[in-house]
Amino acid sequence: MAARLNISRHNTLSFLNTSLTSKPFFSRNSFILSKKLTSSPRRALYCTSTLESHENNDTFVLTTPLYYVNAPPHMGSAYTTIAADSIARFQRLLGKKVIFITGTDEHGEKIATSAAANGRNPAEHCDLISQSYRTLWKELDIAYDKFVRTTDPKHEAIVKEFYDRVFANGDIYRADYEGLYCVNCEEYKDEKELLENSCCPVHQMPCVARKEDNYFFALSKYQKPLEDVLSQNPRFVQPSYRLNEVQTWVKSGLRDFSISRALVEWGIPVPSDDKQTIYVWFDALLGYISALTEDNKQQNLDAAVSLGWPASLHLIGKDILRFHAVYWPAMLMSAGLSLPKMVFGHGFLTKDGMKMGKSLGNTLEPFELVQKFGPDAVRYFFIREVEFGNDGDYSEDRFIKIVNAHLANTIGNLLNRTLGLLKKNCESTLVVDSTIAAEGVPLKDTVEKLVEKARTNYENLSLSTACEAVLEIGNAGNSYMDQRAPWMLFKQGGDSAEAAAKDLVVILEVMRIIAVALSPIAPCLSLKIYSQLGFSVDQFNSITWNDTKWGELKAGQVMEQASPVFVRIEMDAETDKEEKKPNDSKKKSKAKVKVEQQPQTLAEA
Ligand SMILES: Nc1ncnc2c1ncn2[C@@H]1O[C@H](COP(=O)(O)OP(=O)(O)OP(=O)(O)O)[C@@H](O)[C@H]1O
Ligand SMILES: [Zn+2]
Repeated sequence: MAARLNISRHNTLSFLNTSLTSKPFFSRNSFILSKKLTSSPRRALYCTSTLESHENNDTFVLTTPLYYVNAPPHMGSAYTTIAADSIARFQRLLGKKVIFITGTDEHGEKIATSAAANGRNPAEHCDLISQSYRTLWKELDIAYDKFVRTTDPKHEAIVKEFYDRVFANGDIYRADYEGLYCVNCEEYKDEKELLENSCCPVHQMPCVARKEDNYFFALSKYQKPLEDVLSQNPRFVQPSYRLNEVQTWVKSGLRDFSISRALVEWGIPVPSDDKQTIYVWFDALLGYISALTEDNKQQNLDAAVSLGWPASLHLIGKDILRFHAVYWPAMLMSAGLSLPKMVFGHGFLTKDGMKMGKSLGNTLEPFELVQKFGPDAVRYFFIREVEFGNDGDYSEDRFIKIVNAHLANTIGNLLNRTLGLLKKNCESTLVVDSTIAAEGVPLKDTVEKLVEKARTNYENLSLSTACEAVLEIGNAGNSYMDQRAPWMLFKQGGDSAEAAAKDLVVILEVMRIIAVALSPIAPCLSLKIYSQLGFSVDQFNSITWNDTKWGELKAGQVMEQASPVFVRIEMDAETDKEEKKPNDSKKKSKAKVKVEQQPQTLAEA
């Protein structure tokens, strides 16, 4: 079907401002803003500095997408949120004041349809589904600071105020629109981006032809400013290959987009026309700002902005890159607000090569995963296994293999063995300061280098490589244990036994550093390690990245009784056999958690 994409302006409307370039850009702040079209974009306004240059600023504001409540969360929604939480925890370790924003996007056609299909009114439906996101975040140890709902009246007030500003700036006009619409994307599509039979490439469903009389945002006016932002701030969109994508879109020519819907009742009414509602994306993006408002305080745009805007980082999936890297910056410029510093578009968790998503229904159930394997395993696996930015596929076999090898063996077993030897030979007490124990020990330098590698990679959002660096510390600790064989040295007695006691201090200090460096990804596991090393919960809660420095463990510190910090997952042999029966189409999980103490080697026992 040939799609016609056609915008025809209603020129008779009195508010229409067609001479876009000749009028002041924005009346309230015209001195700064009127310069935007005549000179090159001002850095102060368009500043999109890198995460590094933001380091001096002691506030770090990051956001996940506001998830659409057409269905409960799945592993894809959890993936972005886990990554965001890991970044937030890392930034807190650096001593930043972090505002970590997440929430739910609750307006639009798809929500109304989904509520009706479930026999609920939209408000009830939103309450229920929004709550399921909060519950999952709790289960996954997500420590967000703000949870925003776009049906909250304070959000609505801010959307209206923002709309009025953009309108006052002459960037909103009314026109007819005709095109192909994907209800699942809630977006009109260009025919050239669609698959055969006008199918949406993300949702694999045909788009429908629609014609509407809508309000439009004059995106085309921001063509040059956006091109400048992208070329002058190459880290505005990350990873770099996504920047290329965005630059290609922008270069191909920006077209105004409709920001209201005449046919959708479940939305925020257009301020000047209650027969239309504001387009769900125009509304939802503003959740990043309305989230900053404080209850019981004056709630307007300027007040919200003063509490933390611009965001340091929008973490999103690549499916919604265009909204965040093209529409959103243009909307912000129109309203005279600063741009976020970085938009990072990560890849998809896929199933059979297709994006896992609510609309396709091919999702992986995160509640089930977390109940079975615990939050640390789930968080660790997805961060470690999927290179941040690229797509990644899930398989249970791989999941079990990775978390067992890394968390149970490399980390858990090393701690367990060392504490076992310390109990047997030193009454669970450290005989010497860790700084003294490490004199002349090259492992200390290795650990310091790996800690630095982890830090740089966390900072650059290379989360998988940061995990890898922490694991390398664990591997180095294991090699040290094997080379030194302290259990043999204890048997020899005298100076050898003394050296062995020092070796255990060295390894436990390594474990402590691992706990700090891994705490953004596996906070619960890190706390368990810290506790077994004889620290209190309060002490753990006040750690900073500085605590990755060698030397915190002191002589006389008494260790706790060893118990597995990560319980090995075993394949259930019976279920495994069942699994292999032909015609057994209902695949069940084969894994069970085996609660057993990690074995020491015979020689150590
Ligand atoms: N398969 C996935 N892999 C990685 N992230 C995902 C995945 N699915 C969703 N997300 C995250 O959720 C965001 C989209 O949120 P949304 O609530 O629209 O979920 P969705 O499942 O993609 O919905 P739908 O299938 O209806 O398009 C993405 O930008 C990304 O942050
Ligand atoms: Zn779609």
